[in-house]
Amino acid sequence: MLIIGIAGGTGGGKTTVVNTIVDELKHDEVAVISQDSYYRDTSELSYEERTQINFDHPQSIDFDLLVNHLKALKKGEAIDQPIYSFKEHNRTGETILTHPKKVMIVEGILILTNPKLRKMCDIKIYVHADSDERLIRRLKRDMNERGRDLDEVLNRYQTTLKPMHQQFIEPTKEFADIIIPYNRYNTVAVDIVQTIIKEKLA
Ligand SMILES: Nc1ncnc2c1ncn2[C@@H]1O[C@H](COP(=O)(O)OP(=O)(O)O)[C@@H](O)[C@H]1O
Ligand SMILES: O=c1ccn([C@@H]2O[C@H](COP(=O)(O)O)[C@@H](O)[C@H]2O)c(=O)[nH]1
Repeated sequence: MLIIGIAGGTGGGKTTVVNTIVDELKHDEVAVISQDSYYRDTSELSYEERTQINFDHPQSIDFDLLVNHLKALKKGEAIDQPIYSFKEHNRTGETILTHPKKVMIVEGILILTNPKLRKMCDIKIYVHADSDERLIRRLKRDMNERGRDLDEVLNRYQTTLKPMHQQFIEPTKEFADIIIPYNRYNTVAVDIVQTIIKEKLA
């Protein structure tokens, strides 16, 4: 099994890069584990209380469960990946059965902050885009797809997103084997990653 970790700031283009890689591989060769699925269950809190959580801090993620799930997949076992709702800021209570595949992609803003997870990744990738570009993309996406308004996104950006990015996410660039500049759609870099994966699979 080849484990590929893809990190980078919110709005950087991780999901877009992952989708492009997955599209090129056969369905039975690849599966994706999203860090978002491993936000801690906070059902004991009200919706209002959940909106106050700092979702850009490493402690918001249940890394123990994520690492255990990856270990199980490596042993050939299927896992129940939790499903997360950004609209509710919580797990839905449902899971998706995820089978081990030759290529497992783990993607999320904080995945390279965790030493155990870093150790498990065969290839570590950081998708980089400038912060103004990321903020614009995040604004559009969160308003169109995640039920947020302008004030919510900008307030979260100033209070948690930007400081957490500077403190925890950006520094993980140094752990990356490959840094993909993604201010524009970088098909050349993604092609190179696809070639590396195909060579490893051959
Ligand atoms: N290079 C790009 N140029 C313009 N828009 C992009 C680019 N990459 C991604 N996007 C858009 O920006 C938004 C955030 O991208 P996404 O891949 O979800 O980022 P991430 O997973 O890193 O948060 C999405 O709506 C996506 O379609
Ligand atoms: O309940 C939640 C959980 C997370 N977020 C924000 O999502 C991004 C991470 O997702 P990307 O797809 O990588 O952008 C993170 O910056 C959190 O602030 C949220 O808004 N609500």
